[in-house]
Amino acid sequence: MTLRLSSALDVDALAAAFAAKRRLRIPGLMDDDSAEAVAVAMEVFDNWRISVAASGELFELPLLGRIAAEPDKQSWIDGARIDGNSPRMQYIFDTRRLTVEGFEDTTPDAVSEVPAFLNSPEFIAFVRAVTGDDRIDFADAQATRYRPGHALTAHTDVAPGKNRLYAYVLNMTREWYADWGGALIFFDGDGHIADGFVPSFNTLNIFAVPKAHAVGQVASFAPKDRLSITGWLRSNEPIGDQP
Ligand SMILES: O=C(O)CCC(=O)C(=O)O
Ligand SMILES: [Fe+2]
Repeated sequence: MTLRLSSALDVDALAAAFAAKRRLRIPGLMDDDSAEAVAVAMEVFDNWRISVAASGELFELPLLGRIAAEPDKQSWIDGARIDGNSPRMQYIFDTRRLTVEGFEDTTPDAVSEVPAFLNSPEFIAFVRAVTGDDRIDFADAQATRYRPGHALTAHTDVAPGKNRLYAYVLNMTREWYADWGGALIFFDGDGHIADGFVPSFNTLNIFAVPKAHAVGQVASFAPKDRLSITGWLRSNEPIGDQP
């Protein structure tokens, strides 16, 4: 199917709101049929890979369901711990890479249509209008699944040479409560929480890079997984230094 942007988005109002804070939640991004198709595809997908950078360990492993596809690697997963004393970015979450060279996505479902949607002339024009930034040329993407205990610690998304102008997160969990953790948290200069975006179905979070942010740990008691499509809106041209 062809995924579609909702026709109900008020681009001028969104652009004004984005300009005020350089970050924004955009509810109702896709039309209902598209959002439903992507959500179902994410719910039934069963070939996630767990991605870990924690306490100096760095690995990515295929899963079957929620356990290591290779049984002798399960101990790696069980032993993965984020070092709370380290100021470095660390993470544990599941990924389905959609646009990374070398990872061919072979599942022909609605999620595999997402990169074409995000790189359609319509979507690129939309994010250019919301940000007021015509340097946006393309979007990369991965699907992510944060299970209870998963987290991504503070970081700014700066990656030299990747020309990341804006980060985006399209949350696809149908219902989520702040109690369950997993919020996209923005920090101010003193390390206080300036904003926390609670995952919300078919809502696009977009913010300018660089900005200190994190995904709070999904609570041990969260009754479901936090599902999203995430990546960056990038330029083909160098964008200069990002502090
Ligand atoms: O999933 C999110 O809300 C944000 C993810 C993120 O910050 C990242 O992948 O760099
Ligand atoms: Fe990030």
